[in-house]
Amino acid sequence: MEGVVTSGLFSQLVKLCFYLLALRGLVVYTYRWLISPLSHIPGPFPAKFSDWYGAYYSALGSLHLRTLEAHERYGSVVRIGPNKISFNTISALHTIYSARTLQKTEGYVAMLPSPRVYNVHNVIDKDVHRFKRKIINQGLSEQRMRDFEPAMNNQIDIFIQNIRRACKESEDEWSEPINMTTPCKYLGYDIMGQFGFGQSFQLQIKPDNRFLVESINLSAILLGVYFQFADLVKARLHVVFASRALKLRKELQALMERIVSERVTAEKHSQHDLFSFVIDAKDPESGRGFSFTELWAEGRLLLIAGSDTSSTTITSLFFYLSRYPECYKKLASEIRGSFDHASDIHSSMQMVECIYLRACIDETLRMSPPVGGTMWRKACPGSGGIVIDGQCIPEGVELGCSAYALHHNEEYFPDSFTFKPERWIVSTDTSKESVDLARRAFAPFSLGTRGCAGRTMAYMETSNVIAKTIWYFDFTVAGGHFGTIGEGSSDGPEGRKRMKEFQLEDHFTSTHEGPYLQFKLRKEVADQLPR
Ligand code: HEM
Repeated sequence: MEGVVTSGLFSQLVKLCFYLLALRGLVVYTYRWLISPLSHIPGPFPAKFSDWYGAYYSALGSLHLRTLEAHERYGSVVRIGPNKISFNTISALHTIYSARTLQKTEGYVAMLPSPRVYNVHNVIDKDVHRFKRKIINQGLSEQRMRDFEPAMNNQIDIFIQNIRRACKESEDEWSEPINMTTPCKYLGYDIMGQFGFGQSFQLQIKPDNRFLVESINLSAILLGVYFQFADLVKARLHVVFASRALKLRKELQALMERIVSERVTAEKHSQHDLFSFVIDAKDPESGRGFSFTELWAEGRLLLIAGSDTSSTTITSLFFYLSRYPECYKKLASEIRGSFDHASDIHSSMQMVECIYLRACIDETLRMSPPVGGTMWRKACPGSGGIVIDGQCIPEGVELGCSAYALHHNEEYFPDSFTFKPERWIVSTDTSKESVDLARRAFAPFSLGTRGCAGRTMAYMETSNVIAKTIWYFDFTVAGGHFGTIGEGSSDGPEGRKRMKEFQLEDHFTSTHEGPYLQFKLRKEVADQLPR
């Protein structure tokens, strides 16, 4: 009898909880839809109710496409979450990312690898950021990059050797198809291992550490979801849904600890790496340097920030050159006419004069920005909000611009889905005004004090890899099914139908597959190959 009463009471309680939750949902969602100060801003209907919208499309890798679509449909100001506004104008871009009264959002804190371990990218506090950034800027300065360049070029030579090995002996035959995503990723991580800790991960030469690529890809997917919906971290979804990511993260942690401890025991200045510099670097004002934990947090960040992004740029550029033969021809003629020998291919006046190469890199960063999503900001507490393009944005609301959406805004980039390096070069067909306009709307590295610290390195790496590859090889799209991997498809989902666009999955940084290319060694330069 007592049991029957207890179970009756229990089911009543469950019902009550259910009704209370439903009522709370009704109140919250009605408020967000009809009463919120953002309710007048148009946008995709489900996005008004919950950040599940952003989290879902981020997990699918298509939030950049949904953001562009929303701007095309609703205009330059779009509500893309209950508390998130995306802008798509040059004026908004410059106001948001240079405003002193805006700061990064809680989504960045959700990216912490361990509690309270901040790095220069995810730290919100402006004073702490200023201190970290001053030191990192010195570590990534042009002079430091020049010192590091020979070590970078050694890694690029391994990349070239690996393609050479895939080539056939006969001059007339193409190599087997190579999925360019893979060697470009291995190269990116090997360079960043060398740069951060003085030793490459050796992904290019042996399989032992290649789990690192999957580990970082899975982490990026998870972090992308949390970046859009920071409260999900509390639900610890990763414990349920991402057991493989967590397992690989442990392996990565062990690998990094080994590399860091080997670096610590080696002579401090034995390498031109970030460690050798940062270990002694001090903030000129406060005299403070990095603690060991901070150094570790920065090294881990740079591994992700510097490798995935540059390798996506290089892979995308291979894709576009293989799809636009006239651009490929022009670039090959510039590179093969600018240098006398492979050993001349590094940062130099000759490289600076390769303006078509630079235009190809910029056009790739425009078409397929490796960080294409919206970098959320919000007004600092007590600032009273901010006005952007005539819209009053109250404190607490997240706002930003998506590089992918801006880069495909037809007002700034006519025929925006066509790869046209010429749009970056003033000529009889391209006015100075249109190049200036394009420059102001171009934001692959974001802007302002929180803009990318590694631009110099990214351009150096991309230029050297592409110039050396074109110096040594001819390449073409693989035949058959392989040749289609990486491109859009007419029967693909919305936003993925454009065949000549390299398909990126945007999860904060991006993942991708392909393009599959086939190579032939140019016999006239074969004797210059590094041994
Ligand atoms: C093509 C390659 C690259 C692209 C497209 C890129 C893009 C970006 C973007 C968009 C941001 C701003 C992120 C935000 O607001 O949350 C950023 C920040 C950052 N990037 Fe890059 N990046 C590239 C390469 C690199 C490299 C090679 C390094 C270092 C070796 C690097 C280091 C950083 C750092 C440290 C930050 C944080 C800056 C701060 O908050 O003060 N990046 N990058």
